[in-house]
Amino acid sequence: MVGKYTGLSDSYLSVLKALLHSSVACRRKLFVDWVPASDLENETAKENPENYRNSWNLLKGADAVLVPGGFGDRGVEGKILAAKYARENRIPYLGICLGMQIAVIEYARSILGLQDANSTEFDPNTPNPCVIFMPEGSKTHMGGTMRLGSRRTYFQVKDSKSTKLFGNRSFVDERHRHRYEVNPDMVQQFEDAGLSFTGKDETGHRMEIVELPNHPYFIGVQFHPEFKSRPGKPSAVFLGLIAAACGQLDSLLKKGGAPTHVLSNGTSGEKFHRNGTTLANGSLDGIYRNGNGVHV
Ligand SMILES: NC(=O)CC[C@H](N)C(=O)O
Repeated sequence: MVGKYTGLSDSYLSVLKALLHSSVACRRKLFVDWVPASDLENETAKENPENYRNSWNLLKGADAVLVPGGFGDRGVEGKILAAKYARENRIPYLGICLGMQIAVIEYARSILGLQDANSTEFDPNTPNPCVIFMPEGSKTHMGGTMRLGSRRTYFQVKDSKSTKLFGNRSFVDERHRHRYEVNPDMVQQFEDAGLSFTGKDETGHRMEIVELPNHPYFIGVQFHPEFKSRPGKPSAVFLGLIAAACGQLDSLLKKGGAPTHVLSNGTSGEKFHRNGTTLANGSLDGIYRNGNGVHV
């Protein structure tokens, strides 16, 4: 986990829980290494070579890389380096919200050759704004003007990993919390260079899921899938990340993705594993359904 609030794992509690739900589903023990994003930066190499070395060693030892959401520019360059490392070395990568925007900035710099590409959140005057302030937002009224809450994502590419992971549905509703978005004017340029936008909002202009088809697992989502992940019903993209990290992605995709189909009688079509035990009837009722008080 490459983030800003390392050492303060509560900030990423939902993300940790989502990783755990997916690890249980894959019957693997989860180990999370916290990598402070700014420690990956060249500045740290000069100022604190030991932290720099340790952080890069942690990153290089990881089976998967996750860049979670965030605001503000501290550590952004380190997160970009982490995304670059995962892309180039074919390490499973999941970028959430800012983590998705980071992946897009990295692609613009490394593949489109736009060295100074950035989000206008971090460089308002960048000549290559590949992530921009959403037109409907307000810079003077923060808070409620964010794009918040449940919004719909429509899948665009039939055989993409994300589409399959979400069970080949035509759309999914996920939670949002952001002010910036991928610059719609640059989408064609990205697509021509191999980056696939596999999920978009209802207008088709707002990018929700980005994916590298020729990478074992490289997915960025503008939404926050961690908020809808539950024990026994792991988030599709988290499950994909963990499955990719432990060699189970192919079989997961063949099975038709994440076990998210809850039937009207409260049972799922599949059997679920809890602490290594298979629940007899695959039921999602009882503690899982209501245990956290959130209506799914
Ligand atoms: N929650 C997030 O990661 C937000 C990402 C970015 N800072 C934005 O506002 O769009």
